[in-house]
Amino acid sequence: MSELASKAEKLDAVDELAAKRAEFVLDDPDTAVYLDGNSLGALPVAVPGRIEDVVRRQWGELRIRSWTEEGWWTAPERIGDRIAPLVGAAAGRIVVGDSTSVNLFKALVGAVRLARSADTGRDEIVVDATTFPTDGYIAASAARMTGCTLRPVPPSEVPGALGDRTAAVLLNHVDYRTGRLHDLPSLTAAVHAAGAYVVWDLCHSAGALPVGLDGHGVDLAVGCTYKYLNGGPGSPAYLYVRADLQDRFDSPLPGWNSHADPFGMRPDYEPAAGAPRGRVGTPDILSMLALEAALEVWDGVTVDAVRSKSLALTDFFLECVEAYVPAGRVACLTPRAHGERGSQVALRCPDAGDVMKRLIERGVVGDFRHPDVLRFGFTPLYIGFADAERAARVLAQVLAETGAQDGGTAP
Ligand SMILES: Cc1ncc(COP(=O)(O)O)c(C=O)c1O
Ligand SMILES: Nc1c(O)cccc1C(=O)C[C@H](N)C(=O)O
Repeated sequence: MSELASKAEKLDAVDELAAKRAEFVLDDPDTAVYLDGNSLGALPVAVPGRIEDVVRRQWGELRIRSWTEEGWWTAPERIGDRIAPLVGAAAGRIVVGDSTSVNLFKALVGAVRLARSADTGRDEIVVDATTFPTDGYIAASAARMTGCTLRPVPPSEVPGALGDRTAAVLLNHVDYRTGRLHDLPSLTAAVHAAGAYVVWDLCHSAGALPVGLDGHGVDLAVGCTYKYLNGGPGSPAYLYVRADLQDRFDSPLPGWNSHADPFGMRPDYEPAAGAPRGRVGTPDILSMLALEAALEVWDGVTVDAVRSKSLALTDFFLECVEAYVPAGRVACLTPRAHGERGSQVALRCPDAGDVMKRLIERGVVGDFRHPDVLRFGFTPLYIGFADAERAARVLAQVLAETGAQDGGTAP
């Protein structure tokens, strides 16, 4: 056994989260490693049985009664309360439903409306210039609809770009491509100092590291639940609105589910109080209740423990890559500093598409992002140190077989 393989064995032996792996459906660890939980989390074992019950009994037998008797109607807030501690929010701040893209729209237009209610001169939306595409597209549309101009700015330059015309700022907590963690506390404070409102996209941080929404005074936030929260393909996203902004939050999608009296079926709109104001239409119950079952894996787990293991895993993976892969063959895009790292490692190499294809054929599943990025996501609830060592070893084998040489420069 190599030195790194035996180090992995020792680290796995003292891993306090190791037992959690059994709560997921995964392949044989001797032949496969799943490092794509930052795109689609693995299936928790509790989910199929719950879905079976929801479909056969709740829908098949109770039918319409399940809206009340099985708590279907209140699922968006109830599941929001289950996610809340994972992102540092108190109960009553989060509602689950719709996609991340739709929630980005609600949050961003809502943020502009909040800013405008105090100062009509604010007519600029600042957006992370390196953002995941959907955020940029939605921000452009929100700007057109609200009569704002859109200003794409790299996150590190945001403080210098803010001014008395800034209405709202949309930022990613962790960059989907590089895995860079942005400084949520200081960027939130800078936006507030400029008198504007901030919306954070938590897709790549929720369930992987502490977020501290309430503690840092974040205005609005959105996130998906199919990555580190393991809710399943297309599972519903969530919307967070700070407690003292909830009664001023003016949703641009005021569907009947967000009405104060939805079953009054009234022609006039009166928004509900609290988190339900972020609802729109009928919740997608099957996906939502799959998510609720998936969240049970968090029972007894702290986000701090997940963060410690995540950093240890990504450190160890980088150590293995450095030991096994010839210098210069790949360049690491993910920052080394713990304070700037999410829960993935992104390696750049010119033939990344071909390399990832070969890795997947050998059971190491990460993903490829254009034009030249290999992404490896580390989900601490089900990935261990032996997985990290195996992935780096197979990566080195694949790279040895393929041609290109220069990975570029390190950050
Ligand atoms: C940062 C970020 N925002 C948004 C999304 C996706 O939004 P949606 O859930 O609407 O597809 C993703 C991933 O797909 C993402 O990585
Ligand atoms: N949401 C996805 C999907 O529906 C299909 C494939 C991938 C995804 C993703 O989540 C991509 C992911 N947000 C990324 O960081 O690239």
